Amino acid sequence: MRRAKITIVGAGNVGATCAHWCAAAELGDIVLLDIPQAEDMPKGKALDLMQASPIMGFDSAISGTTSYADTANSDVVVITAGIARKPGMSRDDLLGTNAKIVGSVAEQVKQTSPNAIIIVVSNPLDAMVQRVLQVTGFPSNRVIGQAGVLDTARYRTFLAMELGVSIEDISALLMGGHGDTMVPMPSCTSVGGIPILQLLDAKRLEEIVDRTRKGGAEIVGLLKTGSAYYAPAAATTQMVEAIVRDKKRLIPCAAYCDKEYGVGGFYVGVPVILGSDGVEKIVELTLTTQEQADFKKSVDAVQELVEAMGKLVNA
Ligand SMILES: NC(=O)c1ccc[n+]([C@@H]2O[C@H](COP(=O)([O-])OP(=O)(O)OC[C@H]3O[C@@H](n4cnc5c(N)ncnc54)[C@H](O)[C@@H]3O)[C@@H](O)[C@H]2O)c1
Ligand SMILES: O=C(O)C[C@H](O)C(=O)O
Repeated sequence: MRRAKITIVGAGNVGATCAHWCAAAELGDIVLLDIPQAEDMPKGKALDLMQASPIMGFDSAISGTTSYADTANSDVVVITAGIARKPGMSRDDLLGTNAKIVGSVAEQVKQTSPNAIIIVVSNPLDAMVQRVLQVTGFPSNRVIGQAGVLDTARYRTFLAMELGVSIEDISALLMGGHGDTMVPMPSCTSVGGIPILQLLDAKRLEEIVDRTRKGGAEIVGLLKTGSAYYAPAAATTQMVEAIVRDKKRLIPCAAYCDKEYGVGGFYVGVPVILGSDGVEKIVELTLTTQEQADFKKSVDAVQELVEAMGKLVNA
């Protein structure tokens, strides 16, 4: 079987770590791309990672480049290019800079890998993935954002820590945008099949949800020089795996919703089936009145951000 070709644009913390996880899982051959000003850095990281392969026992060819020609005809392209926030900043503060970077990356990907499935990671996520859709004109099933796998993983981690149980037994879902308005779904949270509210009171659950909402900022505050990358890269790798191995995973992703959930043409975190065609299905749940109200608030925040981006890119 032919190995998948996976390009990762942005060979910084998230990009290089994603290359690491993808190689370790033998998901395909990997091309790490960064800007010309980065000079030989992507080549250096790729060679270093390649030299881990005899020890770790993976067969993946990993190369680094600053030229899109080397990425031609990729099956999957992960976009991590852009700046990360520092303490005191919100993700939305990255909008102006990253909209330009991500727009130019999308233009190049459109030319060189017209059949690729694109996973966008750069922030502010929900606006950046919309930008990639606008610039590439790819069908929306092939332009997806990574946020929900990470946010749900944080939520599951905090629940496992709280309850002193294995992470393997925690099943959960968060929806909405990748920000303070993300929507927890207690009805979709269970531990070993037991509904979460039988194990934890509503007040404590709300505190855990609140920590999850601020999970990115918590890491920024600890690192001080940038933002999280191990868990974000692992989350992205799970999406790459779902696509290249046609796993049909049912996981939360930022997907383009029009009529779905009444969103009206924006990217927002929803449960999807992810396989070799990208988003193969958006799974529509019946939301409670409260969940509906919270979801609408989240969609409104995404819409505001996308409108602000429209003004910036057309200025
Ligand atoms: N969606 C999520 O869950 C999530 C999680 C973590 C980080 N992020 C976002 O991912 C982005 C990257 O984070 P990071 O920690 O890897 O940052 P980083 O600074 O370590 O790496 C970013 C890399 O992008 C490169 N780059 C900049 N412009 C480029 C261009 N035009 N083409 C190619 N490469 C370019 C930089 O040279 C740098 O190497 C940030 O915007 C961050 O906010 C999102
Ligand atoms: O918080 C950030 O700025 C990075 C990322 O979106 C995260 O949630 O870790």
